[in-house]
Amino acid sequence: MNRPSYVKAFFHHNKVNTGLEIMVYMADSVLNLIISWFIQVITDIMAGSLALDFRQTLYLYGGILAFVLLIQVTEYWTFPSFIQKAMNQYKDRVLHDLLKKNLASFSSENTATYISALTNDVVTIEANFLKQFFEIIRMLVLFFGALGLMFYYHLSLTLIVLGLSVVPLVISLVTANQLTEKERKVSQQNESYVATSKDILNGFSVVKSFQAEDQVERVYQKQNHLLEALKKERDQTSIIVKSIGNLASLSVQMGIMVIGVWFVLNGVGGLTPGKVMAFTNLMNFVLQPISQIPQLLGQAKASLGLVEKVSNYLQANTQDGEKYLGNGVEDGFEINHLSLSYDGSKQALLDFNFHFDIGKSYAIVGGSGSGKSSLVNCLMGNFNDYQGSVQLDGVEIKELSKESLYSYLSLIQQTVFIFDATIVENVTLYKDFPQSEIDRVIKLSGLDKLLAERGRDYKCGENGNKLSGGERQRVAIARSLLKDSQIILVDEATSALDNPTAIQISQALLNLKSLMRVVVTHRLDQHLLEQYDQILVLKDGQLIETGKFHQLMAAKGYFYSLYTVSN
Ligand SMILES: Nc1ncnc2c1ncn2[C@@H]1O[C@H](COP(=O)(O)OP(=O)(O)OP(=O)(O)O)[C@@H](O)[C@H]1O
Repeated sequence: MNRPSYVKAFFHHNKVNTGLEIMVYMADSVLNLIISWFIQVITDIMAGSLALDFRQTLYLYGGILAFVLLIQVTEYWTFPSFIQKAMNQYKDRVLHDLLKKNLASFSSENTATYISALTNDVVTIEANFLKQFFEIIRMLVLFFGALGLMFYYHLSLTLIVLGLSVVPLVISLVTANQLTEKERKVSQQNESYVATSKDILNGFSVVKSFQAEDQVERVYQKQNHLLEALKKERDQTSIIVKSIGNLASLSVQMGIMVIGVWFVLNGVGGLTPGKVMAFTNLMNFVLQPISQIPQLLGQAKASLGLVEKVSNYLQANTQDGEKYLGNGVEDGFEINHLSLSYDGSKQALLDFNFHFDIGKSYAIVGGSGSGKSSLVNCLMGNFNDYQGSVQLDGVEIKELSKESLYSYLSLIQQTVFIFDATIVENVTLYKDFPQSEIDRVIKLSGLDKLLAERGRDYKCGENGNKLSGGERQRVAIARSLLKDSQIILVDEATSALDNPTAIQISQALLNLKSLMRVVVTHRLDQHLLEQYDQILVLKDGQLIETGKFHQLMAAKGYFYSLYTVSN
């Protein structure tokens, strides 16, 4: 997947609209040339150099108006359809590829880039690339057509025009690059602005509870003011570029009029007043593209840069394994000499060896920063650059396709995303399942009481704000059960819950006897810990003790001290 294929997304299945739109713009160019010719005819009739009666002139007038109407009707049908299809296809493609990214690479990236790509950047792309694409074609046709007619009217005057056009061309080339650079800076700053706005909205409760409104306002203002300052600079540059271009074009145009008058008065080269008028008009079509095409190309290039930026982000970290497991996991995870470091110096995991069996329950305990989450992330297949080996049923996890891996695994974390939909829709995530299956998982996860109490149509609120933390966790458990995962990984899912609810949730997980459950826990509750098949004790990334609760307590080692301190 690379930049050209994203650009193709605008035009794919959009060829008829593209073709028709190109024809509309070309016809529009021809229309402009016809009008120049019409000016010549009318002026020469008035000056007595052309013999055409009034009726013939009226026919000409009617014919031109009909042509205008045809162009406008065709544009009404094609242009909005072209834009609609192009934008739909491009945005759909970006989101489709975004959803193909694996969890780890997405988590390591800045989501503001994608928000910006799907909101602000697409507006710029639509205005500066898609719309200008046809405009550039129109100008090119106009340029060559006008030049042809000018040569036809008067060779030497045309050569003088071309000579003088060098001035606006050079100015335009020099200034267009500056504009591209300013546009790039605006887009970059917009990304930071979106990131800041997003953080403020996400962290609203923290800001309020720490009374940090003033500080946050300052951070926001800094980003916002910088963005607006850069936009102002860009707009000013754009006006300077336009003004210089216009001034250069105007002086050339008026100069040519004066020369034209001299040619007519002195009878040079058979120039008529009509031809001078037409010539002056045609000159616009030569000078305008010269001063504007470099700018339009610059803007289009800057927009393609935005397409390239998102395509680079989408391509980053997308490597996926190619192996698939057969029908389900039969054995479990075999971990040998696993070491992992995020920064190349400190080890998050060090020489970790263990076997996780299917159908068994494991508690992972250890102090803060001991490597518990890193271990769960390894089991989720979120790293490719670990040392040693992590195999699921004999297949190295980084060689396993994520699609295959995720079909056996479910991860339950502290934050559970809940849609503003019914409880059942949140459990099924809008997929179809037999009612008996849904009823079974609702009961197993302990959601049946809630459902009976609130009803089937009860909406959970934005981000599940009408459910308690424990209820949200139960939804997550029900989802995993419905997915029929054989392995459930739980990372600190209950740490934000009150004690009785946390114990209920942990118990609900322990009751799922046929699944492999790997539960990271800070809560050292004897009644729960006694039920795990194995407890793994981590310290500084190393697995220092394993065993059942009573064995670890009897050993009076690190676990014993962790347990006694916490109780
Ligand atoms: N994305 C990251 N980049 C750099 N270092 C990281 C990253 N994630 C974790 N670490 C470091 O790796 C070590 C292990 O972290 P990990 O999150 O696995 O510990 P943990 O036992 O889950 O901690 P806690 O109980 O506090 O959540 C820590 O020293 C941590 O600072």
